[in-house]
Amino acid sequence: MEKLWGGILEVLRELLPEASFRVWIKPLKYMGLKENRILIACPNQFSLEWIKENYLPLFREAIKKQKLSLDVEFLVEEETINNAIVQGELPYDPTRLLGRKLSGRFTFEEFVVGECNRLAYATCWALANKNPKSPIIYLCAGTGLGKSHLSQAVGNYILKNPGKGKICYLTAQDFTAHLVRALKQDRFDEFKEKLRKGLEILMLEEVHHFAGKDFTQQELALTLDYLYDAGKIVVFTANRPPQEIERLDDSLRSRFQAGAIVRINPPDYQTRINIIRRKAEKQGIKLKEEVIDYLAQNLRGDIRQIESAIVGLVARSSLLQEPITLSLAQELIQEITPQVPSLTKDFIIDLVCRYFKVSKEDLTSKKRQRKISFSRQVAMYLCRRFTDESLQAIGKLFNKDHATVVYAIKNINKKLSLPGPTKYQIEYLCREIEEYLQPTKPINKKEIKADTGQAVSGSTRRLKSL
Ligand SMILES: Nc1ncnc2c1ncn2[C@@H]1O[C@H](COP(=O)(O)OP(=O)(O)OP(=O)(O)O)[C@@H](O)[C@H]1O
Repeated sequence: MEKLWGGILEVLRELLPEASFRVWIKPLKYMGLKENRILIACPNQFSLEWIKENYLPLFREAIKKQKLSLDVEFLVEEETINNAIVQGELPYDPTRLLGRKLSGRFTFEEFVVGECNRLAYATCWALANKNPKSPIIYLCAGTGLGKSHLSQAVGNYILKNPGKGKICYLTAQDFTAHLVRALKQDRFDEFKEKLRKGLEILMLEEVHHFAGKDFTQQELALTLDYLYDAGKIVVFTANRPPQEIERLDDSLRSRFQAGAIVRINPPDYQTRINIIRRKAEKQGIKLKEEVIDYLAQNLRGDIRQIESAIVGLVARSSLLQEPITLSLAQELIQEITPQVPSLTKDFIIDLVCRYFKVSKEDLTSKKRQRKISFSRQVAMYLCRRFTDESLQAIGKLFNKDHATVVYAIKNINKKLSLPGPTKYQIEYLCREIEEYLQPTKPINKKEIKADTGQAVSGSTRRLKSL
């Protein structure tokens, strides 16, 4: 049957332009025959839809040319992994996995490491290799920054290595739904037993969704006690640190805080460059340096956006039968990031002044009072982290030299490495800026100030109530 696939590929190669064949057809995998259908695995949902929409008739023609009356069925590669589980072809024992299926894509090898995520990566790697400083980790980051990727990488790694312990992967919503179902069906003890007995690792995603669910929180706290006492690995993910989750019982909060709380920051320029290169390679294309640089300059937050930009570029280039040029990339970026505000140092200075209640004049003055000099250091740190300004240019903004900026950044990094109110304050400001960097939503009527009719941004509103 490999011959059949070879024959189909040959026909498709003749029918399609070389670039389209390389981008869309080459990554497909022949999975065998099922009844009267040829099963073909696509690397992702986007590729599946694209192929069905654009190339299905060509596939049928290519099959006909093999003198066979067969149809074709496309699957996403992850679905085929599931089929493989049934046929016992997986390199691990599927009975070890409870809860959600892990994505085969989310591995340590696929994760690009940079300054923004090095600590999270190293902590998860140590956890997977059973050599952790603490068996509990709380990964905390904004959307699309790699929390699920890293937590599932731990699970995938443990699953692929010999062992008997079970791996349970759930979101907070799954946990709540299972608990409610168990209670309704009078199978509460069974539920508890399943989560405790024989479990090697619990991966619990989006724990901020436990907010306000009192009974679920109590039950989870008891399960965690059991797992902590038994020295099991527990990986939590959330969009904010435990101390900022509202309506969370103190007992659960303290259990979340029991391990290493590690933040994943938005990718810096160099990491973005590396991610773009890696994702393009995965799509089988080599981007020009100027295109990579342009994408890295313009896609700063969510890594999902980087992924979708690359898939979009490949699709456009294939559809228009044009190479991927800078102007094609510019067109695409204009479309996918139409309303991203341009972050200026003014926004950062304004934010810091409002938050610490200092004036702009103070921030740029030579005054050395503790409150002012600390606010100035924070502003310098944020400018360095969220803008592309040089150290010298940042120094100039505050009437200081570049050595003072270096000192400020070092000092703030030191504070960020220690738990405590200062760390939380800085992290809060970082989140405000990340939120500001997200594409703006259409203005909601409620956000218009009644007295002036002026629009008030989310950030401004929150700062006013601080
Ligand atoms: N450092 C990285 N290297 C390679 N790919 C990455 C990296 N970080 C994130 N990604 C990719 O970005 C996408 C989003 O990542 P992920 O699902 O882990 O985000 P998340 O933080 O869990 O977001 P959310 O809170 O929205 O669920 C995934 O396809 C993932 O593979």
